[in-house]
Amino acid sequence: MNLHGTSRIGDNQHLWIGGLDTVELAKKYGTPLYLYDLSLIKNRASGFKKAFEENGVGYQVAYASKAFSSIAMFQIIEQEGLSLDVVSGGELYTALQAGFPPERIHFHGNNKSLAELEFALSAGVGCIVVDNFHEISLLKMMSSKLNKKIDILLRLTPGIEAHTHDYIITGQEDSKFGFDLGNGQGDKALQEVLAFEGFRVLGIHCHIGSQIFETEGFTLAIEKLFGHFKKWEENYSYFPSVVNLGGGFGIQYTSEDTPLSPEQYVSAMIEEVKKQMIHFEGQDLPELWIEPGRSLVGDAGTTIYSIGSQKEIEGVRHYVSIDGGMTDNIRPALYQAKYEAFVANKMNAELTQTVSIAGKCCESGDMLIWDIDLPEVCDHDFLAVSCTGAYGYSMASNYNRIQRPAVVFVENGEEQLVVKRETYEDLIKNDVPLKSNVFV
Ligand SMILES: Cc1ncc(COP(=O)(O)O)c(C=O)c1O
Ligand SMILES: N[C@@H](CCCC[NH3+])C(=O)O
Repeated sequence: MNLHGTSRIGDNQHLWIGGLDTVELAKKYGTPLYLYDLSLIKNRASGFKKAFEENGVGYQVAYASKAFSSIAMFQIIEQEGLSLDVVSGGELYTALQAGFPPERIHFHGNNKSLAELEFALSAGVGCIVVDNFHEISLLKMMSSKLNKKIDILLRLTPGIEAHTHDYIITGQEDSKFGFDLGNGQGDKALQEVLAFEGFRVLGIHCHIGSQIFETEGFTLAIEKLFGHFKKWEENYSYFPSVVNLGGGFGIQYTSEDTPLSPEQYVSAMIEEVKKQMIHFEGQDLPELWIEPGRSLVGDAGTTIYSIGSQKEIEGVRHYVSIDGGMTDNIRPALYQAKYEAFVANKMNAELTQTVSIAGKCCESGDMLIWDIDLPEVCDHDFLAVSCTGAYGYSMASNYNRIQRPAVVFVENGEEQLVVKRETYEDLIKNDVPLKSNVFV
């Protein structure tokens, strides 16, 4: 049994998180319920920051808010002194509503609309991470119109792709994101942005993948990037003052996963950058930025469900259904993602059966966990699925008109509801009934 952060088994055999009984929280707020262990998030945040500070390197740690965004979440990120990566007008709007300082917001996206770019610039975001030539044209137009210099990073695809445990070095990167270095797009983009006086080209961005357990992919990417910077220095007298190496640091969903600590990932990156800098005499070490999403919130999240119906097919499978599923966690259906789960009110009970956890959607693929050992369960029990904090709530849907769950933050025996459970009224609030005499 892997217990993360402040998760503990209480004297009453219940799962406790943040000093609170998760069974009591489930009864109070209803299920499915997302719980976030704030101390774990804060520990990770300071782990990332510490590694930069101990090495005396200028940095920004930007939370990749796609992992889980809400006003309260952004307030925590602000308090922790992190920056924020947003990829849409909606994420930006939420951040601004949370009072997040716009100058610490980085605006991403492979198809930012004109309206989104206008919104970002009028809000005064720290920088735009430019993804493609279309966006360069839009930004040029806007810089001229507003008579304003725009701070940008160029998103590059270095031709290294991480597949969790191994790295593929691809010739020409087949990706919808960024400017490819291998086929000359990166050089062309740099020339174009340097030639336009309305841009301040702060540096570059690259993101090689997600749920990465080793440092090799990052160091390979750094080696490739800095190899290219040598060409840029010689050909265009340009050297970046910011190198953003993206996110992707892994977490332990199950015992098969073996992530490193924030310090280990960051130290390896810094070491490689310093190694590369010997080729750049007279240049200052660039600021290093990273964008962790999953590793800040993933294992801090636990979803509590109520157990409902069961179906036993002799010699085939025993299904245990819960009151949520793919609508609050699409990852098992989408990526065959694996999770661990416990019966939150029977934490020390003997595991006597192998069951599969089914969601409540009208969809055979709505299975949360295949083949997990559990004690005997009944419809008064609560299932706790751990490590659901990243890309769970943020990818939730209303399929089958199921309401999205509530989210509660816990820490040191205190709790706060930070996202209300949706109501039936919420589900129809954008519906417009037919006018009379139309479509008849
Ligand atoms: C550009 C960018 N930055 C950061 C992240 C965050 O990744 P992760 O949640 O794996 O840390 C992602 C998602 O993969 C991304 O696309
Ligand atoms: N949503 C994905 C990761 C994609 C991250 C964004 N580039 C997941 O749940 O693992």
